[in-house]
Amino acid sequence: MLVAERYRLQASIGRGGMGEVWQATDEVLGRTVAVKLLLGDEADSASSARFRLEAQTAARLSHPYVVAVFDFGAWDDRFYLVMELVEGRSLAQELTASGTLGAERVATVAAQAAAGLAAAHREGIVHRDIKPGNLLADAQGTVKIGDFGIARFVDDPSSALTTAGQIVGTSLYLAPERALGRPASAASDVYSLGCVLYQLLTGRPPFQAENSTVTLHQHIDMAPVPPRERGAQLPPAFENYLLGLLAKQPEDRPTAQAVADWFGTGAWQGRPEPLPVATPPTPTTTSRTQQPRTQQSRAKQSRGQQPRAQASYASGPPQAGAGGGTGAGAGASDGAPTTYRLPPTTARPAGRSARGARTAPSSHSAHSAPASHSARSAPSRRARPAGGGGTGGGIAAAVRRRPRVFGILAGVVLFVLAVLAGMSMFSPDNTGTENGSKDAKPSAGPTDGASGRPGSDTGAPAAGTADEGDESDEGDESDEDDD
Ligand SMILES: Nc1ncnc2c1ncn2[C@@H]1O[C@H](COP(=O)(O)OP(=O)(O)OP(=O)(O)O)[C@@H](O)[C@H]1O
Repeated sequence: MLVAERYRLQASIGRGGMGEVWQATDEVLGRTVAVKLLLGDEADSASSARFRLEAQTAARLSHPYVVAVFDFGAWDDRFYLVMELVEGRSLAQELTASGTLGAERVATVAAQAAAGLAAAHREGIVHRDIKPGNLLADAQGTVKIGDFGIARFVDDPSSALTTAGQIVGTSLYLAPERALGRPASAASDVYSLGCVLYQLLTGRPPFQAENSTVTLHQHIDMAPVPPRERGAQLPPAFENYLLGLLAKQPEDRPTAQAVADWFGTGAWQGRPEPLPVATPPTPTTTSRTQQPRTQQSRAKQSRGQQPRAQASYASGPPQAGAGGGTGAGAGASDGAPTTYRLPPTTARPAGRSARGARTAPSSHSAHSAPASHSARSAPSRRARPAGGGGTGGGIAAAVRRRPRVFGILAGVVLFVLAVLAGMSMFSPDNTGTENGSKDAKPSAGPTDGASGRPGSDTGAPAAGTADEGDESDEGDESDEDDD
């Protein structure tokens, strides 16, 4: 059969709800193409014009993940669409063959299909009928989206196609807003893609009831069962993201481009982000307390929040700083963590917070100086006795312990020394020595005088006589001193 005097139909590829697809040869250009003959019995001028419009829209799309549209028209009261022939099979056929697909393959499908959708959405084109049968995989496994523009045409009751009036495709992939009768949007395509991915992973779409009405209700108000609870083997990150595509509210779903990026960059594997490079352990607590602050500051810096973030952080963890000695120790070394101790009033408004952060160390120094000092001086106090160890050190320590007692003793010693000095200077013996032996006889006792010891010259009586005139008392005092 020669369609439109140009496309020779050679073999039927398959038949769907909208028509029959043939492998054909474009005899003008001499290439193999796919020709889709749409079902319909009244290709009147009005519907023909609308079909042309949709086909033109689809033809505008040129993207590696979108089936290219070459031509369209009406022939023998039927619409036809000429497209790029994808030599492979649809994902519907892949599913029939293998039941489910692995996570990696599904992630590839997601990235490519979403990229194709994003290209269409940028052109303002909504597919409206994303389903496994419309995702074609070529010999290399590359996914291409087919039937762009067709769904909208077929979905229009006035297009006079025999399938018009029915829901295009099935209810299995229909977004909630569409089930509620609202117009299709780019987000509706994303939802449908989510349903397809879910089915590829689990072998069944998220909602599949005994009839399409119940299925539509499930789309509207039932949460999907997480794929892993249905036996799908996939990383949790993949599952979480996929459930995001199935959000009930269109605005809660990611865009097609975001989906393409997320899967394209391998985020679906859920690998943890690389940890910060480990820093070597430091001898003091300073680095430990300062490091998180530095990292946080950097992160917030990159978000352009540096000033306010620093201020709020500075006043944020005062409890941590006040709780232990680590804060004080840290402050002693570089002052950075001192911000922990700043009172709330030191957290300055955004415009001044940087300054506040800079002044923090000095504030801290003032606050922490006593603590730091005690920390340093405590060991030195202990070191003195340990290192000194001598008698002098012991006396000094004793003096520090009993200053009043030692003050009195020192006074007594000085007094006695003064008395002794006076006695030696004014004693009769000395006078006799100087003036003659005659004066010496009546005073000193014969024994002491005979001994000639300086100690006996102390001769308290002499002194006593000179000062007090009470000999016995002086004698007593002299004895006490000797004791
Ligand atoms: N451009 C193409 N190249 C190769 N095969 C195609 C092409 N377009 C469609 N097919 C295949 O033709 C068959 C029929 O496709 P068709 O689009 O008519 O049906 P469907 O998408 O499965 O269902 P429906 O028409 O109800 O959406 C499918 O097996 C599909 O893979």
